[in-house]
Amino acid sequence: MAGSNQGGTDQSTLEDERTQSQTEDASKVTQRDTAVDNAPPKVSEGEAERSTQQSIRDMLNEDGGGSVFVNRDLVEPDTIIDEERIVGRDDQLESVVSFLKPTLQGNRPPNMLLYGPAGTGKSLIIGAVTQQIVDLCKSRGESFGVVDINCQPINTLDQAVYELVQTVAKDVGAEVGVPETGVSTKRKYRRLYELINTHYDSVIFILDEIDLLVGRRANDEPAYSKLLYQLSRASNTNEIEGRVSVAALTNDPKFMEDIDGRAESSFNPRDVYFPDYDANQLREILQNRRDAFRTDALSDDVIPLVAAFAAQSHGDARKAIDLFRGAGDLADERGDDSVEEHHVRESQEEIDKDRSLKLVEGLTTQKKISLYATAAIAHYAKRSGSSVPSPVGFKVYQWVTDELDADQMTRETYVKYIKELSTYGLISTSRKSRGRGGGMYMEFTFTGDPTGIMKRITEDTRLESIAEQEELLRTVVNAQLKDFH
Ligand SMILES: Nc1ncnc2c1ncn2[C@@H]1O[C@H](COP(=O)(O)OP(=O)(O)OP(=O)(O)O)[C@@H](O)[C@H]1O
Repeated sequence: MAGSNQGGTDQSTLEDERTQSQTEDASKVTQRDTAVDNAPPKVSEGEAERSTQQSIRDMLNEDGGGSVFVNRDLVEPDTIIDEERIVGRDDQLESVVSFLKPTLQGNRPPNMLLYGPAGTGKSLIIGAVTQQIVDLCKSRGESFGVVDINCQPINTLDQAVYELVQTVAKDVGAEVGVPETGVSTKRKYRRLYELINTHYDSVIFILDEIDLLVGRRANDEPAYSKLLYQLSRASNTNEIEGRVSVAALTNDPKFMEDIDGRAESSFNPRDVYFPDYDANQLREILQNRRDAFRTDALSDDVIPLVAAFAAQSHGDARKAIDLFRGAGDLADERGDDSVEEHHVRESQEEIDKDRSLKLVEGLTTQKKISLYATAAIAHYAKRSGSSVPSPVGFKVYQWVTDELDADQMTRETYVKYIKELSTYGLISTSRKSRGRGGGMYMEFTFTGDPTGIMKRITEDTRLESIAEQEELLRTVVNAQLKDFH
């Protein structure tokens, strides 16, 4: 940052000054040295403390005073914003309000499925409405529990139930009361219901990214199906005494097609669709948060450019806000007074580079193994950058799971996982024919560099041992490819 050494704290500057003052004539002594020489021999403790405080304040002002932000929180992804800042979601807001209103009238609200692409306000809207209900209930002396979990990092039903217990325990300030492992899922459910019955009059479960709670075993009913079944019937079975509603959030428009019939009929949700935003709506969302920045710190073309970039990537408001903040951070890092178009462009380049690797980190172990096997084929194939036929991908996936002694999914699940990654732009997929009578298969092509992806996956301690098998893996890949072609 420009001028960050102006406080004279730089060691070499101090030493230079000292040498200078020693060699110079007394009459030329700098004012600063004079002040030091004339300082009283003893400083009281209180004075010393005050002067330390002052110099800390000076340093803080020096570093923070030049920021382009005045309220950076407003452009943080998890900040819950005021209702006035919400743009273009009137219909969804109205639907969610009308579905949840019965809670306030002592009736049971319906379950809900909020679906639409990433960053279209699903969490925002359900969060804003439930927060209002919590406040209203509190003012009437009732307790409305909002139990909100993200299913993406959770692998099994058991872990999901434990996460729910932990979330409630934290919210009400109680002991978790069950160990994470070594007890049955049933016991965890019991503890969950016990906590809810003790502390809440009514409750809503918000299950974000529900479609990613698949579970470990390919042939089992998916974990999300079992969880939805259990939670949505918990009030019918009197396991939860108060009113219960379940809101499932997903990016997958076909989610309900994969759900088990029993779960479907007990969950039976009201749908709320969240379409992606166009550039105008994104611009308005950003305008409504421009007070995150100093009034004179945003050049006019910044908001339209950020909105245009985000509109290209499926109209995702989270991406727009991240880029807005990133451009401001870059201006700050460089000590620039204002955010300009070039900060936005450079920031977008960084985000593009980072995006796929960050995504990889958050995947479940099975998805990482599937992706690793697929990336290894693109990486080790004799012609680098080759496409990966799904039958070969599955064979290599099986080899990797054997090496790691991990569970093995079916070929359908493997293909499903890889196709899912294509929705994030990591991989592109196409259907191929093997010629007359040969059937169809999927072909996967990496949009970026598969090597970086492999490296990031083996940073996961559960998978790091596979990196030691490089030569063997190369041989397996090429043998499988040869077999296939
Ligand atoms: N209509 C809107 N007005 C203002 N801000 C919005 C709007 N929609 C989304 N945002 C902001 O964009 C970010 C992402 O929104 P949110 O988390 O609600 O998306 P989502 O649909 O739940 O995404 P995902 O499917 O990835 O979980 C949040 O910071 C949110 O405040």
